[in-house]
Amino acid sequence: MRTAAVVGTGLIGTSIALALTRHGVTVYLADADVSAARTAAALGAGLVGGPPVPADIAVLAVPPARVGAVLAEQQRRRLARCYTDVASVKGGPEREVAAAGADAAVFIGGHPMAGRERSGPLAACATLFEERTWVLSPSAHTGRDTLNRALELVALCGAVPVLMDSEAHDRAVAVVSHAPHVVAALMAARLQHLSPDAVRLAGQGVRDVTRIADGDVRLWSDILESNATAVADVLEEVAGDLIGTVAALRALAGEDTGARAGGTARLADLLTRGLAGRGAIAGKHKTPDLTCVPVRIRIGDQPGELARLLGTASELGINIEDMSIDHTPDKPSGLVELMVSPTAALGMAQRLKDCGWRVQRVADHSGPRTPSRRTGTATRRDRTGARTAA
Ligand SMILES: NC(=O)c1ccc[n+]([C@@H]2O[C@H](COP(=O)([O-])OP(=O)(O)OC[C@H]3O[C@@H](n4cnc5c(N)ncnc54)[C@H](O)[C@@H]3O)[C@@H](O)[C@H]2O)c1
Ligand SMILES: O=C(O)C(=O)C[C@]1(C(=O)O)C=C[C@@H](O)C=C1
Repeated sequence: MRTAAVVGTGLIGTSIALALTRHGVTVYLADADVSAARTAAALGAGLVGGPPVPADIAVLAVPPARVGAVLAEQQRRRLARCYTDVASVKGGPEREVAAAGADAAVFIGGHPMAGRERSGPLAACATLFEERTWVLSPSAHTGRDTLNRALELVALCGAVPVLMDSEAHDRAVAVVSHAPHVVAALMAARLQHLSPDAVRLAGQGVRDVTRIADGDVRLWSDILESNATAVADVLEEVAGDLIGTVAALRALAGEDTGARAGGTARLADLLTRGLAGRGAIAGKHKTPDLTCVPVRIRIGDQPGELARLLGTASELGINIEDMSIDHTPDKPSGLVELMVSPTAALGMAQRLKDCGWRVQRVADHSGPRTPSRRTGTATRRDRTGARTAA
């Protein structure tokens, strides 16, 4: 791939453009808001304006409801030889492409399963898609050359392609992305009118559960509207569980011994199912990893402390499976959690201690293995408390 065009230079479009320019692709940038395109260009994402001849591929990184119309318009302008989008919903855009009279043979739907709760080019990051899943949804009309170009795009962004039809995609993301967003918003909404004293108690748990509720309201309204039925189906099941959980808690608060026992069993069942669900997604976005345990190290707030810790771990030959940092703004220290194999944890903790690191006590996991609940992306928390890729 030598040239690409990106229409919509917000978070996702600019992140793609940055990844492509790093691989020597010349990227042409356009946005309905010209200042967004200029900002992206200033970040090194490419050149503002259209290509002199049709680009090898155009990426439409606009809201889901805009994809069909933007595709038809850009095809009229002969922006590129083939086109893909990145919208979080695939069925609606696929239908709109047909309705807008666009050439569906040179279009393939796409959806990188990576993002952030922030919008706009300034939130972009060239490595956003590395090792993340990127769904490609060829329609019955999509040509082979278009599919191959899209596969090349995904590879240049460092992502892992998954082919899935639009309907299956929309049902899957309803569970793994869209309903979770609604649940995060519902929970975050509970915090709105809390007293300052109560809010001050908000720790990492509620921050983790509500982070995505920071997403752009217009974009998420569009996403939820475009996948309304599938999201409603998931939330109906969640609502059933919620009603059952409330009943269990009411029973536990009452006097009836039999009802209390039922409540306990129902709660335990919910928590156990939650654990099993977490286990299904654990581990580096690829294979389930149920065997890691955490080693926690408190580090100072000086610049370079994290790099120094990782340097020590590397010198000691420690294999880190995953990592996170809990860094509350304005606190003089952060808590780093390194996920390692259970058999390595104790020895590693001791060796880090010997090197002067403040390691928290580690349980002895060298016996029979117990599944860990704590895995996921390597993330760090910046000074605003937001999680970012480490
Ligand atoms: N935010 C995420 O985490 C995430 C992750 C994966 C995919 N997506 C999808 O990516 C797409 C873009 O989302 P984002 O987070 O980058 O949003 P964003 O708001 O950061 O960027 C969208 C950009 O599109 C521009 N735009 C809107 N209509 C346009 C039009 N008609 N022509 C040209 N430009 C137009 C806007 O001015 C804006 O700069 C959406 O379809 C979204 O569903 C988002
Ligand atoms: O990490 C986040 O902030 C996201 O919400 C990213 C996320 C997701 O749900 O995983 C959000 C919407 C997208 O369409 C794809 C990715």
